[in-house]
Amino acid sequence: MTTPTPYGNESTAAPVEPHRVLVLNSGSSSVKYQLLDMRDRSRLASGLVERIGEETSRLVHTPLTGGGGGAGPRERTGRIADHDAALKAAAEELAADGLGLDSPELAAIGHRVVHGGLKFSAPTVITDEVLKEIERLVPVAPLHNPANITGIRTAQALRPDLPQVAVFDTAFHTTMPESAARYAIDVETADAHRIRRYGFHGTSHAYVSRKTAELLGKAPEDVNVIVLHLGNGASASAVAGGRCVETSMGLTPLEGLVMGTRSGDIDPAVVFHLKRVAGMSTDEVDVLLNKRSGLVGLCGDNDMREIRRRIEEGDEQAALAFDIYIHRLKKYIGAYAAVLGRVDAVAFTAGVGENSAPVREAAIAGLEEFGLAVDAGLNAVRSGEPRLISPEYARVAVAVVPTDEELEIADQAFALVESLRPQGLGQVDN
Ligand SMILES: Nc1ncnc2c1ncn2[C@@H]1O[C@H](COP(=O)(O)OP(=O)(O)O)[C@@H](O)[C@H]1O
Ligand SMILES: CC(=O)OP(=O)(O)O
Ligand SMILES: [Mg+2]
Repeated sequence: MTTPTPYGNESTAAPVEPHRVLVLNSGSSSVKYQLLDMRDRSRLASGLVERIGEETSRLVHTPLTGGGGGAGPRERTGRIADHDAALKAAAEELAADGLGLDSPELAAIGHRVVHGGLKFSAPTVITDEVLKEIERLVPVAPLHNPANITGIRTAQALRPDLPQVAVFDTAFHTTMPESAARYAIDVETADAHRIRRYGFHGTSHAYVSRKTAELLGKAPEDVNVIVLHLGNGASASAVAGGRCVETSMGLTPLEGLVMGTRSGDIDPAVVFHLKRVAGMSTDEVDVLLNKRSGLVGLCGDNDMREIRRRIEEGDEQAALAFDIYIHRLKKYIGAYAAVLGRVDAVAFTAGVGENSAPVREAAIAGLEEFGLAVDAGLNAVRSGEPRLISPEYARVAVAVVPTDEELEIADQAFALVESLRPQGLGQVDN
């Protein structure tokens, strides 16, 4: 006969090592979150809080393999005032599935941090010092870093005992050579103000370039890839043998491709002109270029589905916006082919890159001389798996490779806390 303990049968069971990671991706007006079980890298739950700060905020929480798995998404609508409230609402949803943040199974919280400057080239446990550095970088990532900071502070308040890990968008790009990272401006001024090209979406570029090598059946060291991350924010990168050598975003996520609401490249003299001649303030120019430009500025819509629908109906403004978007993309593909010398693959990823066959077709059209082509049948296939869309004869592979920033952040955060565990981490001073 066994004697019951106050803890039921738990005294005989081996203690469960913490194995879950919560990933937070806080954007300017949204929070995406995922809870993962790192024993098999499965997703236990995911969610999205959008339109934070508006009357019409919406939280969609989806329980997956564990907890309330299979029950389907749950939705809450109504004002969620700020990122702090958003994260607390997400924590309540997780708790309702038996996946609360108070669980001893939670090993870490991984945070996407957009701007890490030059200091952070690897995932980092967040200390007061680290948080100060992220705060110092707010002026160069005004849409993103403040939200990341709120996410970190709220998560720290919910679980002060847990390692909070920052995974930086800029980290993957720290390998760029100076010739690509420096602007051709006065060196002293640039150095005094740390003005250089940092690049963003690095977690996605790293993940997708690796997955592309895998799709080709090669080691990352052996392939040169151009990655086109086309979401609301969009960027291209040139990855040579697994290392980033060039990317289209710069000091801030404004440079480069045409985006949903951002202009991408313009002559910097446009800014002087808008101030001197159009009488706009610096803040007004900032809002114009970051929020009222790109596709939305060109045609009033930033969703590529809507733009394609309008084009089908003969809308010329939408057609021109599409052409400008594609023209810029093509210029970058050509430029990065020149930077790399040899291109093994071009990989499309993120919301537009993964879903818009017309964008992929138009971006590659006319590039046959570069060894690039798209097979219409393969391009039309809809799938969540990495896949080739180039015909067999093409010298360069063209691929659709779904990104997974959350999985990459979870992997990096978990690897870091695991590596620190033997040294007794698990309690972090904040
Ligand atoms: N089925 C689709 N067809 C074309 N474009 C799509 C489709 N689904 C999503 N998109 C595009 O993807 C964008 C969002 O991409 P995503 O990578 O989720 O962006 P972000 O992470 O920056 O919010 C949408 O604004 C829309 O333009
Ligand atoms: C850095 C950046 O542009 O991020 P997002 O695409 O999430 O806005
Ligand atoms: Mg994104």
